[in-house]
Amino acid sequence: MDLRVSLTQIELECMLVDDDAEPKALPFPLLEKITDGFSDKLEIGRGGFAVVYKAMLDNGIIAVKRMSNTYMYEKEFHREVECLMKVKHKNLVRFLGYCADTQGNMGSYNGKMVMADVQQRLLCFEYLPKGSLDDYITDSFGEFEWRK
Ligand SMILES: Nc1ncnc2c1ncn2[C@@H]1O[C@H](COP(=O)(O)OP(=O)(O)OP(=O)(O)O)[C@@H](O)[C@H]1O
Repeated sequence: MDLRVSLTQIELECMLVDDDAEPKALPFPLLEKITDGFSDKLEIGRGGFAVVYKAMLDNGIIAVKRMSNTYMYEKEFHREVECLMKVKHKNLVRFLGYCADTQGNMGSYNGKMVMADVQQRLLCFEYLPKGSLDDYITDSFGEFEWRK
């Protein structure tokens, strides 16, 4: 079993072209780098609990989903990673890996210096370039005639 907890950009690029590669733990600084510091310019969408960014690799693009309110949804995040690690299907977006970093940051709180944990929780997927399915079934792409 591979016990390393992080991998490099080159290893991530190799994973992208190897369909058999298993999802991996990804280091936060790598995800920060390939999203240009989670740049607004690379934002591709937002869900209820996360912002999704395009991330540029030398051999392709991936989608990085950065969760907000990480403390509130810690259990859900664990469950989601656990499920995503188990599923693999041609009709499902490929899960590439996750990041669950916590770093202690010293700062002032009520006049005292305290150490606060800053959590980062992210999920990485293959990038789907054609937008949301929702757009195809609801707007100008043409409405379907639903059978009753
Ligand atoms: N792998 C991806 N490739 C390309 N775009 C993506 C990808 N994943 C998400 N997006 C874009 O980001 C938007 C938000 O994604 P997210 O998964 O957070 O949304 P959601 O499923 O609508 O939200 P929630 O998780 O709250 O139900 C999507 O509507 C889509 O436009």
